[in-house]
Amino acid sequence: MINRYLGEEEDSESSRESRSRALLAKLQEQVKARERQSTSNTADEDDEEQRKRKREEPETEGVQSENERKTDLTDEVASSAKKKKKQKKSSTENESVNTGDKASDNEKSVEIPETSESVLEESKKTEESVDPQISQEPKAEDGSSQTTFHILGGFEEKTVQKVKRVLPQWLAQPDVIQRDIKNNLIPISEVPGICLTLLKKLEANGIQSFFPVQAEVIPAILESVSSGLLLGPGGYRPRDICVSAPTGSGKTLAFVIPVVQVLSKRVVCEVRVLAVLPTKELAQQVSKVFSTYTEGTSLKVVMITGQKSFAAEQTALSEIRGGVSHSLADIVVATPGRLVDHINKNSNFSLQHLRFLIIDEADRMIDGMHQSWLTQVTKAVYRNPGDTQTSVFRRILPGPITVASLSPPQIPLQKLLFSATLTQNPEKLQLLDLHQPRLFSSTHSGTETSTQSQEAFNFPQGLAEYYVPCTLSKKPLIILHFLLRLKFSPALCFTNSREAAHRLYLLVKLFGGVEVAEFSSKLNPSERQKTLKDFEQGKIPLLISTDAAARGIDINGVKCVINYDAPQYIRTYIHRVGRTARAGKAGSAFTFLLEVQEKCFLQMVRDAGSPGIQRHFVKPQALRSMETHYEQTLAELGCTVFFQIKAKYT
Ligand SMILES: Nc1ncnc2c1ncn2[C@@H]1O[C@H](COP(=O)(O)OP(=O)(O)OP(=O)(O)O)[C@@H](O)[C@H]1O
Repeated sequence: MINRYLGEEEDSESSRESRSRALLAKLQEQVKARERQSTSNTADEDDEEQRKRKREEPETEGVQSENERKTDLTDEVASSAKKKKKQKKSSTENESVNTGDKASDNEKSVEIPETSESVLEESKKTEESVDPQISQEPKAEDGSSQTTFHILGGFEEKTVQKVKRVLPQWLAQPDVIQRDIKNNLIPISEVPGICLTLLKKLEANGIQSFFPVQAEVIPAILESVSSGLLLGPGGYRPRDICVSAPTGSGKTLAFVIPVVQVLSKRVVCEVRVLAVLPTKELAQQVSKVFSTYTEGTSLKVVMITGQKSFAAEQTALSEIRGGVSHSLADIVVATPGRLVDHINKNSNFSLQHLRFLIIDEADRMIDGMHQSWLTQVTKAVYRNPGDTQTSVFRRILPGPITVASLSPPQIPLQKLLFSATLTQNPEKLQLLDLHQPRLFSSTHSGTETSTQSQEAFNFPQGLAEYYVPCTLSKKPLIILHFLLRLKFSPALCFTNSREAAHRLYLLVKLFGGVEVAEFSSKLNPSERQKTLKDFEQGKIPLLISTDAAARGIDINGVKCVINYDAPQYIRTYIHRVGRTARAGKAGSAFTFLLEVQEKCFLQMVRDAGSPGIQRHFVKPQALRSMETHYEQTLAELGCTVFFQIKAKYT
């Protein structure tokens, strides 16, 4: 029932009452008028009207508009109502003979809803027999609406069909990358297009064969620059490239090798490659790989991550010669924040010659798009200072391809995206404004997984996944059991917060018997670097970390990953466990689960396409011998924390 809007009067009790009375009086007046009218109408007039209508009907048949049909139906409803009313009237007349013709106003007002209901019922029947879409509102003979209420509902409950996910073709049918690294190694000399100098460098760095992702992606990037740096194939803009391959599958070399090969032919030093990464550690790692393969050439790699002062980075990026700024960098490796700072505050930092924009850990970078770093980069790339407006190779922000949009050839900007958990959400990918993207993926989502609500990813082939059922109080003991008894080291242990990492670090340190370090944003960049180095060199068998070390960090020889706190998101899980079983090697990942976490967590991992996570139960007897010492350590820890807090605040 929809209440009528009756103006903006005050909604007091008295005003509502007076409105009801006014409405009642109006309705009574209408009833009287209708009664008068119906008695004055003779039966002959009705017949005449019906005959007229019959004469008109054949003319309009077949060309009736929907409105006309509605009118006809309304007339039918009205006439049937009229007939009913006549019957009613005659019965009322009969009654009035018995009771005397002195029916009170109240009695008459009772008749109104009866009449309206019967009319509505009649109208409903009529509606059922015709198109249900034509909604009727019974009308009085004077054309005014008899009722202002619409009856809603009456729909039958239907089971809703599950919506099938439909992906754009480029996402649904990617170029497939083999997941099994060991059995799909391709000798480096068999991959076409790589120059002799680079082949020698690869060999010198112990690379004899390419991993599947490298064997697929390197030729694809080289092909897109087959016409040189300044033009795409056939003079057109080259396709952007997206790569989704498991952790540790060698994605870094897949972009470093072709980019270095292409730049080796450049004459003037300009920023032509920009690699953007989410953290300083990752930027440093990628910068190191670029430096390895540009060594001995004139190519310059500069890192801008905030590790050095802004002025020092400015000096590394450009110099003024003869009053003109000259770039000192060919390849810039940056974190988004510092990059935006240089675009806005460093007038000598130019991206006008940028050819490749590499976005590593792309899904994470999309999530960080609120920083609008990509918009700033795009603006900087297509910023045309006055003097280059006339240049043949001036850059214009590309729009849709039409005949009118044919423009002079210009340096194309090609985006290269890499991630182990690249999103398949087209809405998110749209933020990157990709040009005819080409996807290389080891997850073929176009088939069996396409209807799943959760995205599926690929896990490294050599990874063995386990979950360890435990209670909150036994978690630290199990870590100690793993390290001291089972000799699971080097082990990288993840907690969900800085505080948890610090607490566990203190506890293990106090317990003794194992060298331990912590890694989190609490440490400054140089401390973090040293910690990672010590861990990699085997000086520290247990590193307790927050998610700061979960993504991209390539630490050689991590045998075991321990999720001390279960990760909340599947992407976090995939990146954490991906710190082991890298480059085709074997590794194990253990996730500690409280009873309440088990069901949801195991479901999440299975849905993500995990080949299988096994139960690893630690028997209480196995921990018993450590319990007394553990209790003492806990008491000691209480004192240590107390003195630490006291020292901090005094
Ligand atoms: N062709 C190769 N032969 C031998 N080792 C390789 C080869 N390619 C890469 N590697 C090594 O494999 C390890 C993992 O490579 P990389 O860091 O590029 O993986 P990734 O796919 O980027 O991983 P993540 O997704 O975790 O960032 C590195 O230590 C690297 O040196």
